[in-house]
Amino acid sequence: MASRSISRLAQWCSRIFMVEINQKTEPIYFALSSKPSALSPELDALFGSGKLFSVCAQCDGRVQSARSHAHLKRALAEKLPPGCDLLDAAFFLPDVKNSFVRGLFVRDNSALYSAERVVNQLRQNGSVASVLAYTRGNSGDCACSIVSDEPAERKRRYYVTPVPVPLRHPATLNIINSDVFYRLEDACKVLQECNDVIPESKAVLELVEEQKLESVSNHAKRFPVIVIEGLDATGKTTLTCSLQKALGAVLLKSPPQCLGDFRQRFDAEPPLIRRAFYALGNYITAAQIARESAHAPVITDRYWHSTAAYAIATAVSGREENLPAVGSEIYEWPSDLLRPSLVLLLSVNPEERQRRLANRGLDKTEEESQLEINHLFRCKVEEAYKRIQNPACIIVDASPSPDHVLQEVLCLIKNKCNL
Ligand SMILES: Nc1ncnc2c1ncn2[C@@H]1O[C@H](COP(=O)(O)OP(=O)(O)OP(=O)(O)O)[C@@H](O)[C@H]1O
Ligand SMILES: Nc1ccn([C@H]2C[C@H](O)[C@@H](COP(=O)(O)O)O2)c(=O)n1
Repeated sequence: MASRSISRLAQWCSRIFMVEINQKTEPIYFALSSKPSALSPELDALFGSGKLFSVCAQCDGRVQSARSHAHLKRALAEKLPPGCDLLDAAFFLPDVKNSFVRGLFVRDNSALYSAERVVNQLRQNGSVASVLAYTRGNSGDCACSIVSDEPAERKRRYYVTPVPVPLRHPATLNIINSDVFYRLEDACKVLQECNDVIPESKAVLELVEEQKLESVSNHAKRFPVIVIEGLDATGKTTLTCSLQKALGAVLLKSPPQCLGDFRQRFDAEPPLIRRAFYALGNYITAAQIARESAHAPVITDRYWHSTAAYAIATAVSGREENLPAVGSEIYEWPSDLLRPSLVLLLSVNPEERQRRLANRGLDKTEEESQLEINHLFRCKVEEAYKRIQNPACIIVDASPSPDHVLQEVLCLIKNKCNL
């Protein structure tokens, strides 16, 4: 028993812990060490005077782990009593790709300190794989032990030690093939792994198969393919409809219409599954582009820039500076996805965008609401759009009137695509 205890805690000791109080403040970093150490002011504030636990739902398989984490977060948010805080946490090895594991911290200042009971219930029903409990020492240190039914496991102690902020934001370690996909087969694999738990995955994969996607990357385009990108309510629908008429073009969308019935289902899933779904949508749209561009110019409302920019901005918490650096491989276009002739990014100032959203008065998706309340997220999405390469996007000021924007875009298309 004792050796199992040592190895389980030792596994955690090799990792750095990142705790986020909220997206606006800097995350707090620490490691576990065998020697007691004085806490930094940030750690001191994190541990406060209540009880603290870190929980992690990681299990075998990435699909199951992603879904278990989402389930655990929902269950804790529902069951924890008033006075408890639920904080996003992650555990990682600095600069080691795919070492980033999501977890949560529970800070308990409730009247009866009942978070432990809730966490234990979830541990016993198998929703939590690991629970660590933190105890303040009298000499300004903080000890950590495993919460377990086995006395030998509970006995082993490690100590919280402050560590420097890593150079790269830890979430960037896992983006490739977890948040952004660069090959059709990698996105397909995720949905294949979901077959048992999300029956709709099979139908989506069948639609992908039907499009005979192998031929897409080799397809010689005859007419230009123009992609219109931008945050919600920047005028994509308005402009793409006008362009369709003005150019006698075919108008396509990503995700394509045939995935419409599945979108809500996959939007409710964790990022791994949700982003793989949107990635597959791009490949289906690519097949449609390949067919249609043989006969007429093609205008596409959203494509890979949207999929990558939203995924990166969601994965990387906090400020714009946390995004992968300019020139990172993360911003490279997938080698097997049809490249458009021109990508235009519509950009409007935040006040104008708010005005348009308010005038439109439609139901907002969760992500749209997040854009409204989360200025940081909006900046990150727009910055990620701008960092994507091969093809990079051209920014269009979409704040003027619809006709003005249309004329400017027609001018750009004429110059860049000879249309
Ligand atoms: N150039 C413009 N000037 C003023 N209002 C505009 C302009 N373009 C679009 N709008 C208005 O802004 C609102 C959002 O436009 P639209 O639906 O075209 O944006 P969108 O980018 O397609 O949004 P979403 O991605 O959320 O579907 C609409 O009410 C539309 O009439
Ligand atoms: N090609 C695409 C299109 C859309 N998405 C995601 C990104 C946002 O979460 C949301 C925005 O779509 P809208 O509300 O404008 O229909 O959908 C994507 O990932 N890839």
